[in-house]
Amino acid sequence: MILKSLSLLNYKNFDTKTFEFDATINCLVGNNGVGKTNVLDAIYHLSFGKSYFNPVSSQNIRHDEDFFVINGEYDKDNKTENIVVSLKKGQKKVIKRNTKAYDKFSDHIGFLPLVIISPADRDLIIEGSDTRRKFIDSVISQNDKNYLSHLINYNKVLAQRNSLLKYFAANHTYNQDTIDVYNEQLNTYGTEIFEKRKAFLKFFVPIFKERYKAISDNNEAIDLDYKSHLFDDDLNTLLRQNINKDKALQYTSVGVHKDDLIFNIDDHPIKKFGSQGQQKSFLIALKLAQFDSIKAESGSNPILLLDDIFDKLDETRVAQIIKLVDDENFGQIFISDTHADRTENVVKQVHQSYKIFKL
Ligand SMILES: Nc1ncnc2c1ncn2[C@@H]1O[C@H](COP(=O)(O)OP(=O)(O)OP(=O)(O)O)[C@@H](O)[C@H]1O
Repeated sequence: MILKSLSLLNYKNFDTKTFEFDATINCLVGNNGVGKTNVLDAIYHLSFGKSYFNPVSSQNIRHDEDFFVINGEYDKDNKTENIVVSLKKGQKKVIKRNTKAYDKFSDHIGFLPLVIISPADRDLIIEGSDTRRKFIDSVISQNDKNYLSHLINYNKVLAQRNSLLKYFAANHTYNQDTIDVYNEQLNTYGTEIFEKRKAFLKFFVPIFKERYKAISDNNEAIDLDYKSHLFDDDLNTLLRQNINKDKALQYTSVGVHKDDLIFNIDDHPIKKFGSQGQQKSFLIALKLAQFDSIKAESGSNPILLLDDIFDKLDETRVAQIIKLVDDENFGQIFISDTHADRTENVVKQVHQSYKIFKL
């Protein structure tokens, strides 16, 4: 799959801008703040229907304008696919594939597989568990449509159960039968999600460890553990056991919405005990393992976005990463960097064909 061209209209700092991309490596170079990351984010938008960097969609519209349009032309399985993501202030975002709008954005997820490696990934280590759940959900969802639909259903029922708990508290009332209906549904969707996360990590963790070993000089033991209430008991039982607590808190305190991934280095949390270098290698290994897992499932390389990668790695390591993608069914890579010479030096060591865009 190749992104052949991209045009932007009122997207972040761009008014109108068009790019014709190379099928292999594309380097976006220029000074700080010229919009290199914004171009990568526009490409991310075409795969996921949202920004990787700014969750408030309307803030991605260029200042003083009232809409943006991102238009991407892809070559996928020898067919041209046109994807358009647009947003007008005060309206819902629209994603169109070949002029037809999607009813559900979730139908689009996984159609254009993509992995991004960015300095913003450090949130995975420093932020709360929801960031790590979003990561694992996004990795599995790109490969598995059912997973995403279970997740959407689970979150819907969870919101309904939480509203009901609030209603009970406000009205000093309670109805076990209605709670039981929600418990049953949460149990069904939650168990599916738990089983899929468990199975996925069994496959993912060894790849991740191998990737870490390849990019780090040291021999420290790293680990990624899955933490879930569902290891203790089935969700129905847990929900029943915790109902008094939930009534007091007015929200659901157990379930897969509380799952977490524990990142350890030599048996200690990497957040507190990992050096800067170890943390960076850990995050890159996670993303490369994501790349490998998508490739293993789909049989082709996802698009790889390397944002400010030289901030994380020296030139030899960056070249190594690009080589990983440079195989018989080459994946397209987009690199952003402030130093045109450095990028070109690395890229030309690895591949003959590439394109440099000076912003
Ligand atoms: N909604 C918006 N409207 C106009 N400009 C915006 C908007 N959102 C972001 N920007 C501008 O985009 C620029 C940042 O772009 P970006 O992060 O892509 O830069 P960059 O080239 O990657 O820089 P660096 O090398 O520092 O990472 C900033 O100047 C910022 O003000």
